[in-house]
Amino acid sequence: MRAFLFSNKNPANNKFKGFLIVNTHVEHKNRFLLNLIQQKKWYYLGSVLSVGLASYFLYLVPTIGRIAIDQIVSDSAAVDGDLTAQLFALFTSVHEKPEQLLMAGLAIVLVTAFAGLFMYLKDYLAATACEDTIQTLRNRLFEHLHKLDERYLSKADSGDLVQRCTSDIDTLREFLTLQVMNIGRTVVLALIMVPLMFMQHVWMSVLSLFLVPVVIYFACTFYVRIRGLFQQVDDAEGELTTIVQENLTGIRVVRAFARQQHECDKFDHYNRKYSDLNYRLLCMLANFWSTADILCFCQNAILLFGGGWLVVNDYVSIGTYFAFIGYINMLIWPIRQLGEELSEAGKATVAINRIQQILDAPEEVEQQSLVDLPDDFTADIEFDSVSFSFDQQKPALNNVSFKVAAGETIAIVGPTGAGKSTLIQLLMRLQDYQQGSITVGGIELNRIARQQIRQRISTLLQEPFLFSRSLRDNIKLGHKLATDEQMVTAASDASVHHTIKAFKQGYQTLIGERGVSLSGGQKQRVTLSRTLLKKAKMLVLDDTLSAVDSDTEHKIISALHKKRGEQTLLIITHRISVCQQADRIFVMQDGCLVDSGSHQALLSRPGFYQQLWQIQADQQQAADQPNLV
Ligand SMILES: Nc1ncnc2c1ncn2[C@@H]1O[C@H](COP(=O)(O)OP(=O)(O)OP(=O)(O)O)[C@@H](O)[C@H]1O
Repeated sequence: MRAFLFSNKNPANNKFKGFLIVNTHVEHKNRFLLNLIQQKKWYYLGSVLSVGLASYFLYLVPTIGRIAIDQIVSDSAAVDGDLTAQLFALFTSVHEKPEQLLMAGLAIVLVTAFAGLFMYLKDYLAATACEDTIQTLRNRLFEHLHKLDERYLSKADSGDLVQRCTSDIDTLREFLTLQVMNIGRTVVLALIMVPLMFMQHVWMSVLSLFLVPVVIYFACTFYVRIRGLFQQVDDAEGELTTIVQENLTGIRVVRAFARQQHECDKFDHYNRKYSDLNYRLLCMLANFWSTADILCFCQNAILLFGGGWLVVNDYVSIGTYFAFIGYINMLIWPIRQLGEELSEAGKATVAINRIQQILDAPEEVEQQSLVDLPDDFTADIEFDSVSFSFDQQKPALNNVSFKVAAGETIAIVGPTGAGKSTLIQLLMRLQDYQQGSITVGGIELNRIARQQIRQRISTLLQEPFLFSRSLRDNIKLGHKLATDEQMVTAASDASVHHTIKAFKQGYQTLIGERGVSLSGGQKQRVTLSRTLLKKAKMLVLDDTLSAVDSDTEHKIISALHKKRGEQTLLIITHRISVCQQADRIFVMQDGCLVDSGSHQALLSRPGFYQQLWQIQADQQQAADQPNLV
């Protein structure tokens, strides 16, 4: 099992408090699966009761056979026990033997029908309880995924997560519907039949059950041995799923770098590992089945030989001999199956652990005393000596302080890795700042609920993501109740309306997973429409115009500036043309805010901004020069 959980070492201000909250949460969720099953306990109990009744009726089948052979056909044995006496009295209520045998036959049909009825009831109750349990678990997992802490998500392996949420859940479902029920049925069957067998004949019972402890021991030790292997097989499957998923997502990157063969070789390596582990597992299972079969047939042979000897020497009647052969065949095969059920249960315990690990992963924690940020809040922002580190080694932000007035447009520039996106992550409360203070509308940010601050800020993150739905659905994700006119206005402001209109189905055009049928720039503009449609008092764009040409960029920025003063606008960019239109520009380097001011002010002093301007001016000049070739 890969180390999936990360340690929760967080030197935040509320370190100890946060730790307690997270751990109480984990404890709560540890019981989640158990609670879920407990909620359906009456169904499961009903199921066990049904299987008990069914077992009792099944027990009656050989018993009736015994009465028919000993008392009706042979007249040889005395009637023993209340039950057999009552059954015998029932069959002999008619005088002729053929009629008595007919009644015994009908009784067998009747008790088998009852056994079948209770078996059906058992399956019905178990299936209802299990499907409800699994459905609730799936919903809970999905909800939990959406609430997971950003630090967990950034380290999580999505292929493995998908496997845990799909095939591990299926394994758990099979466990609850099949294995738990079959194991329960075998145990109940044994608990009912074994005492009744001993009550009938001690030595025949001993002979019948002679090898049963060996079969049970063998099945249980096998289960323990195979559990680790099941886990390895599951992990290998997870690795394989991850490779397939990554390759599908990044197939163009692989092609662009002509790395197909490398990826195929890598896949082959993991595929081989998975197959080898599966092969080992199948060999172990084959060993188990053949040995278990031999043990079961030996048990039958012991009863045939020993019981036959007792019959020949008149210690036991033929009817009892017949009945015990029936009992042991009813009992030994489910016990032999116990091995399979237990090994499948082994798989399920691995799956339960893997699901539990997700459920135990920390969710985003809120402070106890939250303050409401009203709809009409003043959209100003203040960072005061804010520091933040992802890994407690190198700070991603170091002592950053600035003020942004409501309605101001700020461009943020800086080399890659300077901490620009981290700034936005803190503002969106995707990460919690560890030192200093951030206020929005005069309220300390960590006292505003995450959900609320994310509703108040309209953000477009660096990676444009589109769902495999229509363009309309993708854009309206920003504001579900928006009218079509509002949607078109947002798309026009993002300079993508004409592109969409050119599609045959316009806004109804379906886009493939991650919008593969759109170009990078088109995707950026569709996601920008979605962000603009949200109409929040703060708009944050994280390097979102990098894939659009400068003409389109100019149109988009002009559209944004039409609302100048209405919205606080933060734009992370690498383009001087965007900075020129901002009220102020922040220059970030190595996690610090190293300079700020207007375009003219920053140009007048040496530094990163001046260099950036110089490089882009040279590039522009080179592009404007006529081609001399
Ligand atoms: N999830 C993360 N876990 C650990 N370190 C991270 C994480 N995200 C970013 N970092 C690190 O934090 C630092 C700042 O990253 P950030 O993404 O804020 O830079 P940036 O200025 O936005 O860069 P770019 O212009 O390339 O997007 C970098 O050193 C980066 O490696």
